[in-house]
Amino acid sequence: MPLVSPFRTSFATQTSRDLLLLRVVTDAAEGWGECVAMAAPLYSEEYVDGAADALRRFLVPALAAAGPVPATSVASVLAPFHGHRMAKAALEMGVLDAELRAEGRPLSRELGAVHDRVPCGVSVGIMDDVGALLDAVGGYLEEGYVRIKLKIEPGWDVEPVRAVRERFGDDVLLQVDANTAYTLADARHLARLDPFDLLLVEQPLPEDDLHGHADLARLITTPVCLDESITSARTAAAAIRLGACQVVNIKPGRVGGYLEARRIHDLCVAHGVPVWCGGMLETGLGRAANVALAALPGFTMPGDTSASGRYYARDITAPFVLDDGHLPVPTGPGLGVEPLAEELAAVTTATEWIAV
Ligand SMILES: O=C(O)CCC(=O)C1=CC=C[C@@H](O)[C@@H]1C(=O)O
Repeated sequence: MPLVSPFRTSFATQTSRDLLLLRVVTDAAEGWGECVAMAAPLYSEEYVDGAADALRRFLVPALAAAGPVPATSVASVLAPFHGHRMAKAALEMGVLDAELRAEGRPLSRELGAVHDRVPCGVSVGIMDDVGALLDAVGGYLEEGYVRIKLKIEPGWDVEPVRAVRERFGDDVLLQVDANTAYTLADARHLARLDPFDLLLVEQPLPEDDLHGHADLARLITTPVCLDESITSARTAAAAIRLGACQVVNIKPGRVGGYLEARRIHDLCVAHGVPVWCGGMLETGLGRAANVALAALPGFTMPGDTSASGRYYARDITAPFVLDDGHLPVPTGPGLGVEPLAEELAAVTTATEWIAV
């Protein structure tokens, strides 16, 4: 799916989104899963074709062999296969959606949502110059986004943050995301972000460097948030215990599914750690599920649950549209949204049935 504008991070520039959707057909209903892996293994080790291969060769056959399995058992059936969390998450999401649709229950209620709409932030990519960045941020604030996340990398950090603060003031909720672009040796430089009263700095160091993040958290006053490092409730518990993060970004795909995401939410609530819902440029399918998750009580910070139009001129579902800086939590059974046949057909490049 073409993006409305290029999205540049510290690891890549994306101009389109290569997506893997999973349609789960059971005797009782159909469900949709969206795999958040990217085309290339640059955000994490997973990538779309790898996820498709894992699903086709291992995950779907294992699930089918286990017989009719409730969504709550999908993760344990797939557990013998190491990694591939984004592929597993897509499969669990599809099974969960089918199950909830058959029972007429919305995902939000199943997960424990307490809100009927969620406040929305927006992720702003690295730009060619500060002028372009200020134009982009100004446009998003005008649209109503309640929080701005700036992508940063060495050479594009303190100055863009300073410029945004100077132009738009101290009241704007502002945070930055490095996608692992720094090392602990950059601690003194990262401390230069402290005067700007940021909500957080997200994933400054490599994903396997929990101790480094714990050290960094002692050297800077900006709260440290982890994204890539948090792959499960277990790693979240370790990160919290080590003092490696004061905030957690929960992305269901990254942690193996919405049920594990809820476990991480519960763990963080128990430890007084605020969480917010990350995004992976989802279509309306994944966006619907993310909005349902973001309506849980521990999601006390606005997430990257932006409107469909942030990335796509045409979504494959009815688009999510910002209303007063918020998105509505879908109320229909399962995800509460469905692909529009024509839109889906227009962007489909390949289809494969895995008969079991
Ligand atoms: O709006 C969204 O979906 C979030 C976009 C975003 O910031 C990201 C999506 C995918 C990978 C990364 O580049 C980045 C992130 O780390 O959150």
